Amino acid sequence: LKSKSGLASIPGPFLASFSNLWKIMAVYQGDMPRQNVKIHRQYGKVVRIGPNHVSFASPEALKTIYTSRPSFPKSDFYKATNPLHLGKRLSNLFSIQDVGYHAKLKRNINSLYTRSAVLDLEPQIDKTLTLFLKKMSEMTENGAATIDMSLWLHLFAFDSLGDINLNKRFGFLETGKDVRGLIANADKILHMTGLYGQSPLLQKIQLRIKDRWSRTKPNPLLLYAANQVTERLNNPTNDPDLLNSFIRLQKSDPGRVSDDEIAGALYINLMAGHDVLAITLRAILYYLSRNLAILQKMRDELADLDAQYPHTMHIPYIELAKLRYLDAVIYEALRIHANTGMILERVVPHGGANIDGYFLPAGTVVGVNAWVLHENETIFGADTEVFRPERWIEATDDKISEMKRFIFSFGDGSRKCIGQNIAMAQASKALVEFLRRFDARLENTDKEWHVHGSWVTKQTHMNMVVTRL
Ligand code: HEM
Repeated sequence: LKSKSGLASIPGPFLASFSNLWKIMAVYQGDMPRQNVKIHRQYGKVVRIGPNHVSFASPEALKTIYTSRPSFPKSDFYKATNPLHLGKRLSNLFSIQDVGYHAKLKRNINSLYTRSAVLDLEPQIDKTLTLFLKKMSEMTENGAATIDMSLWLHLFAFDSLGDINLNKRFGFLETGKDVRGLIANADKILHMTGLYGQSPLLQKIQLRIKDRWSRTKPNPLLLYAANQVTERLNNPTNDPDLLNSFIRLQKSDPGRVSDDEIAGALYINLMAGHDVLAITLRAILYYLSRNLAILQKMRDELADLDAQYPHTMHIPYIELAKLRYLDAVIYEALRIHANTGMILERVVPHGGANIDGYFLPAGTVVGVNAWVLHENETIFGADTEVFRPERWIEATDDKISEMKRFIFSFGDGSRKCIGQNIAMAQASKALVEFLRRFDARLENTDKEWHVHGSWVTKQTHMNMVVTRL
């Protein structure tokens, strides 16, 4: 089949053929996931969403863009994810656009994020979880209490990453508040970066303002991470956290990771992890509360382990990792409510590329939106709009592997989330220990939650009535 050449032949909204306004508006309205799905239903599996931007919907395109060689580098959208530090832009694993440098850094630090490395971090997860459960217990002391779970799951996620990375919480759970406005600041960065990143011109303006601004007002989280590295190097500890794993790695082979790279890694672990982890936890509790038969099935699966381990303890993650229904619930939540709401932009490399019947010149920005892929019924089966964990259990082994292959919540290929094992351990443990002790129901089942769908898909308006079991 002969490919059509150039962007002009690709269908899409008229506005998108000559301006970035379609993208800007969808992100501004916080409606990008729905709009992206809608235009694919309208125009087919390849849609032009901007003068130089193409959105794809097929699993074949996913493979070509994210896993083929030569690699498609990240687009300039990611430029704004390099925060300034001491007057220079400090890149990190997430933001690096240079394919060679990224591959080298990932190879050098990957061993700290494997499944077995995560088991060493489990005591840190338990520590934060104990505090979270204590707070929930206090709030429900006098019977059922209405709790803003959207906020509390975020407070847990962020503090848990503090303990995992730096053996230090931020004080979110202790105070029940967004301490020093760190969450609000991170939300603002995500929102502005997501919005201005839709147009090269807007992004240029944003970067210029940020450059000027950050000379006097540094990024608080990066400054914090960099200070922690310096302090720890000067005053070594035995804390079982990622910072010490990085320092050990550096000592064993000094060329492997620099002090700046460690600070960048800790910063991005904190920054890239808290919002999306909270989004996953919210999605799980929300859908369980709307599907009580599924919640009961989860409790049934847990019953044996619950009896085996007293409530003074947490069930070890190796035991939880064997629970098939728990795994299915988490995957189904990741599928039906993907954490990112936009295409993960990549650039067609030198020589151009053939994707889904079109030849695209080098420099074209391309990508797949998880919300578009996750409603693909050929991959995920019927009723993709329904929360149905059974799809991850009843299918054949081959089908389940295929679905796991195409779930895009953690990204794909060389840029896939390095924190996935950590996130799965945090999510499984938090969910199970919460459900062993509490029941949580949406306060008002007639009302939908509110989802702001831009770069990430944060949910709010999620008051739940929580009761001790
Ligand atoms: C449910 C939780 C999480 C989800 C859904 C998630 C999702 C993602 C996605 C989609 C990407 C790829 C982004 C892109 O291609 O532009 C990514 C990358 C990344 N994530 Fe996560 N993430 C989660 C938790 C975490 C955690 C807990 C950490 C750290 C402890 C983390 C650290 C990172 C880093 C460093 C990258 C960059 C990887 C690279 O470019 O090689 N993430 N994540």
